[in-house]
Amino acid sequence: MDIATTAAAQADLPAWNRAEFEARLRDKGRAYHIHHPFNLRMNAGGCSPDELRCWVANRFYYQICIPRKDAAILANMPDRAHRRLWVERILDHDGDGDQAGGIEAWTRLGEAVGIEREDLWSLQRVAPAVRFACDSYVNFAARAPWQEAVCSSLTEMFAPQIHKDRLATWPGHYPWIEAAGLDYFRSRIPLAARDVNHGLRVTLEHFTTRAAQQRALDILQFKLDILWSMLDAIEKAAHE
Ligand SMILES: O=C(O)c1cc(C(=O)O)c2c(n1)C(=O)C(=O)c1cc(C(=O)O)[nH]c1-2
Repeated sequence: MDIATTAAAQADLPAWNRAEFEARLRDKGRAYHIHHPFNLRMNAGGCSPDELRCWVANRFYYQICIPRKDAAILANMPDRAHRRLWVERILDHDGDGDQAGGIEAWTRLGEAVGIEREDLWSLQRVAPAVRFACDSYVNFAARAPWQEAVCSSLTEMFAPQIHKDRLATWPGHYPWIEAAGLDYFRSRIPLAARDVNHGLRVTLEHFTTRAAQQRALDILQFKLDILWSMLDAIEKAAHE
């Protein structure tokens, strides 16, 4: 069946109810990068210090792109109530007042694995494919209708588990990493849950026909593919 035929066929089907639609979104977790071979090896203690440094330095580019993509979404949000919630995401990463923020916490993680701040911030260790993947997320967020961009953030539904896995496994496997370096992961667990509350509410309210719900699932898959291809690129870069 071609795409037009598939869309037409879907348009005839009844919309899923909210619980069914949410279950289908959550089922996408099966394609989360938590299952990527590099992530599995990292949490099983199979990465060398250089491989961990490669992951941290490349993921830094994702970290600095997140508040830029959130600012792009904010600019497209016509509703003040949504903006008041969304702006928190930018402050979480950039910091606010006494809160140093996620980018700073990631910089500490970098130092804990042996990457100097200037080295990390220079972005010289970032692989081209990681840049392309992260840039495509920022570009999508800037150009898509804001509800679609919100939907693309829903991979955060699956993020608390990946952070918990690192907190549970890294201290045993990588005792040379100073414990405070892992604070970023700890900090994200409650913040991701808060983000998902809002993101899921927007998505469940906006995508109400079967065709629209299928579009939401496709958007979530696009974001899952970004995260997966980042790890593909990191895995390759770690061996060069
Ligand atoms: O460590 C991870 O595997 C991971 C994944 C994701 C994600 O699922 O996009 C995020 C984060 N971490 C994260 O720390 C974070 O702040 C974050 C924000 C977003 C987003 O799409 O707005 N994803 C993620």
